[in-house]
Amino acid sequence: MLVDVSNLSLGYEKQTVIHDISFQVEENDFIIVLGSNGVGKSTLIKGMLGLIKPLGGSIQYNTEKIGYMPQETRVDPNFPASVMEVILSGFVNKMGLRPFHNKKDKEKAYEIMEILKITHLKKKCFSELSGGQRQKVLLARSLCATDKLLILDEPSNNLDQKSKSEFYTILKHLNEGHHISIIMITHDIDNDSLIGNKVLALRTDGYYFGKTDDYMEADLWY
Ligand SMILES: Nc1ncnc2c1ncn2[C@@H]1O[C@H](COP(=O)(O)OP(=O)(O)OP(=O)(O)O)[C@@H](O)[C@H]1O
Repeated sequence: MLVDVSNLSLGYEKQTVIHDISFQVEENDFIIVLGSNGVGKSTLIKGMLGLIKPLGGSIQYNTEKIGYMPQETRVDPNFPASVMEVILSGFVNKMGLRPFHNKKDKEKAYEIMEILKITHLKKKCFSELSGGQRQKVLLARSLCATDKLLILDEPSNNLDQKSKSEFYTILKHLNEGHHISIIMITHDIDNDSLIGNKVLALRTDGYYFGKTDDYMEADLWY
């Protein structure tokens, strides 16, 4: 097991948002986190990343290698970083006192770019890319931190249908071909987005956690 979330409650000074939820992330899991706006999806991720302290319960990790891809933020058109630079910035936490990226980081960045088929973009300026290309570069950046567990916050927001399905195909490949476990938040509740083997559906009055097939069969749309 990679992560064991047990009786977890999370929230803020005046409000408990997540009430007593338990779920496990196993190796090779691809968990889709669903729920309407404001139900607490981002709060859950903040809790899992250790950015807010649990009000109750616990989260136990059996890996330190967690890659995180945040919700898309507006990109400053004047930000002059190349694709390669943006990807390499994913290694910053691992650099310690080294002032420059070493050969190993660069080789790994190339390897990731090959997997995501974005090597041809490496010298392009990040701010000039299309939305779909940007998401792939940010995914590549988060992969610098992990080959075990990726957490993605609404990665398909603002993508057109074609870029979205291309992005989902890449995630499936990372999960099935490279054995990276994935937790993906989405608020698209169409069938297309239920691409993982499990669903965690949050509601204000409860939650569902289990196999995607069971979720769909039981018509448990949250
Ligand atoms: N920093 C904060 N301080 C206080 N309350 C917060 C904070 N961040 C979020 N909340 C509240 O917690 C609740 C859950 O918010 P959260 O962002 O986790 O929901 P969400 O499901 O991710 O929503 P969305 O789909 O809109 O991103 C909301 O009522 C929100 O107002």
